[in-house]
Amino acid sequence: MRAVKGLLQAAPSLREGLIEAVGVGGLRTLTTDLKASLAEKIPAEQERLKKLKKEHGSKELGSCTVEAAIGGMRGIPAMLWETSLLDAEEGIRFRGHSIPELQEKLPKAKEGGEPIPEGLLWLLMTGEVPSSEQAASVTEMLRQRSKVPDHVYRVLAAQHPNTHPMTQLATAVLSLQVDSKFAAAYRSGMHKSKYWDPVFEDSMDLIAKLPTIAAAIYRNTYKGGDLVEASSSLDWGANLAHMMGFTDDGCLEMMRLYQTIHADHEGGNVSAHATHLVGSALSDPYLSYAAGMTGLAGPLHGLANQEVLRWLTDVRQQVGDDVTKEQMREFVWATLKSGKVVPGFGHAVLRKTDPRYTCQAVFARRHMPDYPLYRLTAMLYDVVPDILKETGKVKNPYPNVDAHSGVLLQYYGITEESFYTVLFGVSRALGVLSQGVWSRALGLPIERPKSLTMAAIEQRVAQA
Ligand SMILES: CC(=O)SCCNC(=O)CCNC(=O)[C@H](O)C(C)(C)COP(=O)(O)OP(=O)(O)OC[C@H]1O[C@@H](n2cnc3c(N)ncnc32)[C@H](O)[C@@H]1OP(=O)(O)O
Ligand SMILES: O=C([O-])CC(=O)C(=O)O
Repeated sequence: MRAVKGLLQAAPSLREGLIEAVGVGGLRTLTTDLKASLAEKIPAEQERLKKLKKEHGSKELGSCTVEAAIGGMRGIPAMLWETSLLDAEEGIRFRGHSIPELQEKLPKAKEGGEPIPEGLLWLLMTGEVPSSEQAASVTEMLRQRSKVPDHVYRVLAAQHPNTHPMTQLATAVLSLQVDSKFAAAYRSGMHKSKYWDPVFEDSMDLIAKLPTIAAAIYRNTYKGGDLVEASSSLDWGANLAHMMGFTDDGCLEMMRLYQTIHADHEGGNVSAHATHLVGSALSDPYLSYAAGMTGLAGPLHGLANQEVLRWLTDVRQQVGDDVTKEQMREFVWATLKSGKVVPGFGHAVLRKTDPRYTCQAVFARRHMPDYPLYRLTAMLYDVVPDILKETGKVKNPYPNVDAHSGVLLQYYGITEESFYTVLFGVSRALGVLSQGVWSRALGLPIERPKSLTMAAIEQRVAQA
């Protein structure tokens, strides 16, 4: 009913060609214009939020214990995030859809293949699974915005040769900020009810350019600066692999899947929260996404995929590919005893195996069943959880997304692990920037939780 009302209220220019009767009384958005489809959804969601606040604003969603305040705010439901929701046992759902469901429902580049991330972008933005035509129109829209200005290449070329690829990514994104449409609109006094529009424009411009930027970082850092042009016949995710210099069909499919599953993980993770927090000060999408990327670059978060590969390389160097389970156990214990974490295992919120791990393991079983690194990773699954349980303190002993992504990348020849987090970051843009558009459309305020000193906590506890 809400959708029907929203459609009837849509501006005549948007309404034309927008709807089609589907089955008995059902309506489906037909436009292939992502922005028009989004614009049509915003008024009803604004009303929904207003009603929620008015009718239930004083109700409690949870409490904050001393442990939570000093323990990274774990478990405090204190943030609005529309694009995805995590269940500790089941894992992530993007707008209500699990990863296997997305693999089934989202448009593909070829029959039986993996979803294209453009379809996921449509879903994250609008809440609707797109048709193939709608996803294709996103591909085209991003292609038209994909040209990276020359000064960004100059900024990248001027980096110290040892600059980590994630630092290069954040720097390149910041150098694009000069073109922010939101910053310009704000400066010229735009009414706040319209903010979402230039934020959408900036977000699409940035998402469109990220594969070219990431590929330039890759080619500069590892291939002597020999850049590869985009292909006009490839979609956004596959073009990233292509511009990095990889054309194998399996690699293109892997990249589409990789770019789809890393996109969003609700709002509290470091990269999403950092983007959201900085965006809440009305910093534009370039500034806020760059903040998210500097958080993703931490080894307990997105850099863990690099760390996993380095750790596995150590195992192989010390023990070889024919490592036994006993040798592997010894290696894991040695890691723990030296005061380090086992990368790729554990999670701040999940309490079961990450479905993004499972999805990549299924891909590996299908495409590379005899690959030694895949077999080693599969063995880790048998060995590590029991050891982490034995420590008695690790809340989730199972693997996360980062435990498996390096296997797929190595198999297709992307061997430079210090680049892996950049691939994660490109995908993460889809989620955090989609939410950024909604945050401005919903008029969310500046974020500012209360902090306390130890003395203040002691005082409150004593009074209680
Ligand atoms: C995309 C992502 O960001 S997914 C996560 C990627 N990060 C990694 O894979 C790094 C390895 N994992 C970890 O460090 C942690 O599991 C995190 C950072 C992901 C989550 O941290 P927390 O929420 O604090 O986990 P948890 O509550 O289980 O921690 C309890 C204790 O177990 C330890 N622990 C948790 N996971 C591990 C692990 N994989 N190896 C060794 N110790 C671990 C913690 O360091 C902590 O120790 P401490 O009490 O001595 O400080
Ligand atoms: O949710 C988290 O805390 C970390 C994570 O897996 C992600 O951001 O993808």
